[in-house]
Amino acid sequence: MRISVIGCGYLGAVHAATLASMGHDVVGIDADAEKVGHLARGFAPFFEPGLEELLAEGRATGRLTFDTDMALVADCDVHFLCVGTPQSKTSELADLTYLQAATRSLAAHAKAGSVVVGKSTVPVGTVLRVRSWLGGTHVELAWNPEFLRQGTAVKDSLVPDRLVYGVDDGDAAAPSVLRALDEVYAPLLHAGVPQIVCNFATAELIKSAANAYLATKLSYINAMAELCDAAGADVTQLAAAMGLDPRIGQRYLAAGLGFGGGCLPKDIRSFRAQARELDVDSVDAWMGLVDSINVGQRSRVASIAAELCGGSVSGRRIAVLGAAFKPDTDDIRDSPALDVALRLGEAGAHVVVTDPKAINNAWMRYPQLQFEASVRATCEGAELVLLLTEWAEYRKLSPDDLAHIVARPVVVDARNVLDRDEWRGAGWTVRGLGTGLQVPEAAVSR
Ligand SMILES: NC(=O)C1=CN([C@@H]2O[C@H](COP(=O)(O)OP(=O)(O)OC[C@H]3O[C@@H](n4cnc5c(N)ncnc54)[C@H](O)[C@@H]3O)[C@@H](O)[C@H]2O)C=CC1
Ligand SMILES: O=C(O)[C@H]1O[C@H](OP(=O)(O)OP(=O)(O)OC[C@H]2O[C@@H](n3ccc(=O)[nH]c3=O)[C@H](O)[C@@H]2O)[C@H](O)[C@@H](O)[C@@H]1O
Repeated sequence: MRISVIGCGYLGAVHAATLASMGHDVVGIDADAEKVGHLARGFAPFFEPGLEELLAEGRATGRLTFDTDMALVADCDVHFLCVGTPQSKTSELADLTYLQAATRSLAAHAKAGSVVVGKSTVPVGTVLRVRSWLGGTHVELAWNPEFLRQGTAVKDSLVPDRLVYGVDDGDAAAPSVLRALDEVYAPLLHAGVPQIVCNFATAELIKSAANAYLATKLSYINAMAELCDAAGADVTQLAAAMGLDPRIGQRYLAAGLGFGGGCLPKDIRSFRAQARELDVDSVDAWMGLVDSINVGQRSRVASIAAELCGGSVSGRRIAVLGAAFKPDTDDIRDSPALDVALRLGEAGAHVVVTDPKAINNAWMRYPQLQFEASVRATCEGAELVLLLTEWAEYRKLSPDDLAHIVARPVVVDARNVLDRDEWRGAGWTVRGLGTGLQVPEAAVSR
């Protein structure tokens, strides 16, 4: 099939590359000429494991091209809308202006009978607005939300947990829309990936509800972490034991600094705003609590840092390990790690940050912070080390080696991933989140 993908960011570039790997002819369209330039030369404009290999393969077979010119979608049978829907700058609502502009521009070129498929995450009711933006164009419409995670986006796209097709059940064209989507995803359906066919509103809500549930699980375990700290219990053991019940499950129960990124935070706020518009107070209140617990984790870590510095971080050298919002990505959108680093910097600390992949993005956005490429340079002379993003290399650090570099061997393991006994054995004071550990008075710097 000939397919276009409009918007080639973290979602669209991966979607385009995986569709080409399934044998389709794909043209990726993006408004950002620099990004398109990278992609067209076979380079990923951001770090995503496995993406560059797929881009190279698509380039070699000639099945994958990228351009800024929307006119190139004219002969495509299916168009995927993958542009951003960030949080509005003035409210909790999703900003749909990119989606509107992309849809209008697509409408001017899409051929009659082609199928426009939305993938961006949108508030319920948006599909009807997209239809109006398409104007009188004789195209069909479907909504096919995406559930991939950054860091494992290629695998998640090639082996998804499910495919959701939102279609207009009252429309006579629905069967042909479903046939088109089945053809796009034929290899996945053949491999047994479950498929859910539903109406537009359900498809939109499935996506929002899934992200809201993940966020709920994370804020729940972080609230338990606070309780564990207050009661002298250990949240990692609590989560492991809870997760052995298959009705609960182990995943998304890692307590710590909480969630960030370009999706969960803005999606729960948008969900909240939708609930308010629809007069569903329970969801409004629920999402508000999930959000405030999550943001509260960031101030908790900043307070713990101050506590370990004797009440104030002012003038203290603090090493921060991690800038990306999670490991295996260079994405710093709403990064909990950078949020904490900025809070400490604003409180007068001399903050030095490192990250295996995200330093460039972070430095361009926050030039007021100091960045170093190596853990060694970051930790040299530090009075406090904060592990804020749990990259594999940070989990494997040698506490013995690091103890010789820092000024004071005190670490806040805000992701609860270090081997506490090993670090304590090497002379470190280790403070986790919800690990119930009391910090010895002697470790507090006055
Ligand atoms: N990043 C992720 O892991 C996932 C994202 N999503 C959803 O997918 C959507 C996109 O997210 P990301 O890829 O992360 O955002 P992004 O910001 O990385 O990418 C969006 C891209 O759209 C382009 N764009 C904006 N306006 C355009 C226009 N008029 N014409 C052509 N291109 C245009 C931008 O230049 C940018 O490259 C959002 O709704 C997000 O919630 C859904 C599942 C996973
Ligand atoms: O809509 C989206 O864009 C995507 O949002 C999330 O994916 P993503 O943001 O890439 O990352 P996650 O792996 O879900 O992690 C989100 C945040 O939660 C944190 N997290 C995750 C798991 C955990 O146990 N504890 C925890 O604090 C991570 O550090 C990270 O900051 C969802 O997992 C995807 O299914 C969804 O498609």
